[in-house]
Amino acid sequence: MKIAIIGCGNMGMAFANSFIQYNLVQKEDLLLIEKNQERGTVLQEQKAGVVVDTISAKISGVDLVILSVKPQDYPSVASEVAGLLLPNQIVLSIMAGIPIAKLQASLQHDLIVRAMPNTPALLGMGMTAFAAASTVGLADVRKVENLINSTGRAVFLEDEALIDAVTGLSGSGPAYFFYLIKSMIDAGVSMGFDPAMSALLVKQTMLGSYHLMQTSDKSLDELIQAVASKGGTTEAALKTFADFQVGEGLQKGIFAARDRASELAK
Ligand SMILES: NC(=O)C1=CN([C@@H]2O[C@H](COP(=O)(O)OP(=O)(O)OC[C@H]3O[C@@H](n4cnc5c(N)ncnc54)[C@H](OP(=O)(O)O)[C@@H]3O)[C@@H](O)[C@H]2O)C=CC1
Ligand SMILES: O=C(O)[C@@H]1CCC=N1
Repeated sequence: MKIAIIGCGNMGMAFANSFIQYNLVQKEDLLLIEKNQERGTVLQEQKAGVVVDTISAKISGVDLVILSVKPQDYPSVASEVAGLLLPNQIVLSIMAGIPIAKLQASLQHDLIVRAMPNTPALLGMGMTAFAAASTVGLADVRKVENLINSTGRAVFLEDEALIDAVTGLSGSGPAYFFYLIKSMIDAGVSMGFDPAMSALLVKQTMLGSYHLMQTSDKSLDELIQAVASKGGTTEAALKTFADFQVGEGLQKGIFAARDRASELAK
């Protein structure tokens, strides 16, 4: 398979590296189009693929074109890509917000798949949801799914409208997790631990809790109850979280991310 990636930043390269790692593409068949000179030089030094700095007719020779620039950069990319695509090429967009219909119109191209991954894809532990234009055949959907599976787990969505919600939940989700961990570490430092000790206490707690959650028969509410002794310390924390509406605040943040994805489509 031959693949071109337009925009080789965090996510573009997370995808590229996974494809290479699983031998889904050979480096000589991987066209990396990166406008940023500094980044392009690094990719060249790493021999990450065939690195170029401009979109050219070379993309007409690949099976799949991945769009991984920021949504704000897409209009200029679209004007350069439109006209270069052949009808049987697949375009996979991982850009937040931009719907399939808009991609089809701006690229004058039918075969579009839209996906929303997240940064653990860098480790092959990503979570991606994707949807496809009705014109994309099952064989092509499977091809894309096999590629995404090299970056972690993939789920196919019949309803493309849910991709913005995926963006708010799992696309941006790693940042919420890191935010939570950072807040806990900061609390430890405020209570007198040095940052390294606080980080150890928090990170090991989160790691152990994740595995407990995944292996336990208990529901999340039951797992919370198992920590919160009646009249004890956890109860005091949970009451404070409720008073400050921490859960509601988190949910409002997720809805804001979803809504921002819809705005990026405009
Ligand atoms: N980061 C994340 O967690 C996730 C991101 N996404 C989506 O992935 C996309 C990329 O995000 P991310 O990897 O974080 O962004 P990055 O900024 O790391 O990567 C985008 C790269 O594309 C380059 N670029 C801009 N215009 C062009 C062009 N015309 N031709 C070639 N390269 C170009 C940028 O250069 P320069 O920096 O100079 O502008 C940059 O190096 C976004 O659309 C985002 O919505 C989806 C899921 C998760
Ligand atoms: O913040 C963003 O816009 C992108 C999309 C999901 C994660 N990062």
